[in-house]
Amino acid sequence: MLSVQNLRKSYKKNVVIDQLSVDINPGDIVGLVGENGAGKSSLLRILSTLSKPDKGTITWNNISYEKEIKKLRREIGFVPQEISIWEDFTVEENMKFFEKLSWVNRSQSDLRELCLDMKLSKWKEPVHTLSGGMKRKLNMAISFIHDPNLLLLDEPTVGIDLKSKKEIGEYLYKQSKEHQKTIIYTSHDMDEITSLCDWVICIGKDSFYENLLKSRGQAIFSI
Ligand SMILES: Nc1ncnc2c1ncn2[C@@H]1O[C@H](COP(=O)(O)OP(=O)(O)OP(=O)(O)O)[C@@H](O)[C@H]1O
Repeated sequence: MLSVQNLRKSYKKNVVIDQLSVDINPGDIVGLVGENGAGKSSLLRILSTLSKPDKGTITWNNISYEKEIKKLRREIGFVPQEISIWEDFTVEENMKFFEKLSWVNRSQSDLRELCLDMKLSKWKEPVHTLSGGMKRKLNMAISFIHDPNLLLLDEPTVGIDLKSKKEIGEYLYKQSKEHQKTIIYTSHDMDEITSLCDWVICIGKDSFYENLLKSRGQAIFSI
C-alpha cells in the first residue's frame, strides 16, 4: 500500500500541496486530475522520489521515503511527460541500452515481450520513424524494464491517437488487475479517466474536474 500522510509542497510562497493524506491499495488505478498548474506533476515527482516534500511522510509497503530511497527506486517506475529515448537507435537498441542502465538483467525475449504487451511490434525500426503513440509506448516500456510495482505516469497518452490510447489503457488495466500493480497517472482526457480509473484524486482549487467527474458518477477524492 502507498500511504501519504500530511504532505505539503511549496515553491517559495506558492503552496501547491497542503495536508494531503491518502492511502492507495495494491491493484488500484488512480487518476490524478486538475487544471494546469494544480500540482499534479509536483505530486508525481515526490512519489517517484525525484523531489522532496516540505513536510509529511510517505511509505510504500512500509518502506520509508525518507530513509530507504534506494530500495524504493527498485519498486517505482516513473514515466515522465517528456519522451526521453534515442531517436537514431532502433526500439531493440533503446531497450537494450536502458536495460544495461537498470539494476536488472533482462533477456532479449523478455524485453521484446514487454514491448509486445504494449502492442509495440516495431522492434527493428529506428525510433525517428515511429508514430507519436509508438514513441510513448517505448518511453513506458523503458520505465518498466525493472518490473516495478508502483507505476507513476505523467500524461502517458497526451497527443496520441485513440487506438494507441486504448492499447496503453489495456496494458495498464492488465498490470493492475492481473499483477496487482498500483498505478497513478495524470490525464486531461476525462473519457479515458472515467473508463480506466478505479477512483480519482482531484487536485487544485478549481472544482471544474471535480464537478464533471461527480456528474459522471466517478469515485473521487478532492484535495
Ligand atoms: N521547480 C519549480 N519551481 C518553482 N515553481 C514550480 C516548480 N515546479 C512547479 N512549480 C509551480 O508549481 C505549480 C504546480 O506545477 P505542476 O507542474 O506540479 O502542475 P501540473 O498540475 O502538473 O500542471 P500541468 O497540467 O500544466 O502539467 C505551478 O504553479 C508551477 O508553476
